[in-house]
Amino acid sequence: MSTALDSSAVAQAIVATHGLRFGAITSAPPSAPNFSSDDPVYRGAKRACSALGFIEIDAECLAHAWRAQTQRLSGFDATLWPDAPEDFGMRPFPPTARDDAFPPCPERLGLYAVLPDAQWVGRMARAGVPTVQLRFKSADTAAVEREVQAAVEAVQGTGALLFINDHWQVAIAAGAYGIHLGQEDLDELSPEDLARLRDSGLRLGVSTHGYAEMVRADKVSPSYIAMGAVYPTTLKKMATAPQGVARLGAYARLLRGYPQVGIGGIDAVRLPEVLATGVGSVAVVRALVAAEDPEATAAQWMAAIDAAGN
Ligand SMILES: Cc1ncc(COP(=O)(O)OP(=O)(O)O)c(N)n1
Ligand SMILES: Cc1ncsc1CCOP(=O)(O)O
Ligand SMILES: [Mg+2]
Repeated sequence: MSTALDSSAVAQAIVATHGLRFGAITSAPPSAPNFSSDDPVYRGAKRACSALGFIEIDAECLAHAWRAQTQRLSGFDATLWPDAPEDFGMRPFPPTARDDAFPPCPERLGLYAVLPDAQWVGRMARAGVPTVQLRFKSADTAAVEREVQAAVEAVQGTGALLFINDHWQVAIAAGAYGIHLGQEDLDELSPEDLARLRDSGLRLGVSTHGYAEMVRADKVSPSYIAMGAVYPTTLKKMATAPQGVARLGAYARLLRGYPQVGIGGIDAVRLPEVLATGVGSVAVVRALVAAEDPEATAAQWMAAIDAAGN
């Protein structure tokens, strides 16, 4: 079916249908930098997705998904933005049914406080925040071990689920609930490390910043997938532009088999539109640690998340 299509018409149709939503330009550029297939749907979609502002690896990933969707449905439909895991080459959902899946965590992790030290972890856990992360950036092994152990002790009796950022071996030794790793952290894991992580029984959360990274994250069948940065953030130097809520919504539909976390620049004003994407969790740093009254702010955010049904 797709061989009868003209790639320019495909590109125009996708941009005309989705341009406004993604807040990008209204007509497709004449060409995209690289094509890996002659398929006209792939080529048209790659041009369109580039025009819509997706970076090269994500435009490539999406273009293949548009082609796969067109083949699966025996026809091109510009209104159907790809969101079927199989069209992205992902293994069948739900990921939890896979033999190699990391242990599950709640589908809705709710307010997720990402915190600089164990004292903050204890403070937010006692305030009733359901999910907390120790993001302690230090190369001092003894200090990391102390802080992780203190964080594990700080959440005891509170019911908060504690993820440790980066320091996965220390987290396993200390008996944390889970670990959070970014793409670069995954790059550093050998197959043996990954097996050890899996065997530990700890949950694994993985950061993503677009389609290609979501496909890559899905290969390890983590317990949750974080998506960001949704908005600009001063907390971390990001390699990619802020994703915005339109993309977050599209990502959330693709990853509906996973617990999902939105992160990056989320504040009280933006919270409702983030929740409207359907993500089950919002992760924040500054909204809590820079708040005048972090406990009261946490209570307001938890109420807003509950009220939205997320
Ligand atoms: C919930 C959550 N999402 C994303 C991140 C970022 O992780 P990473 O990309 O590894 O960057 P660092 O936090 O290690 O600087 C996170 N920590 N938590
Ligand atoms: C750690 C991290 N990873 C992606 S954005 C971010 C920081 C989020 O901080 P803030 O909520 O203050 O923007
Ligand atoms: Mg990291």
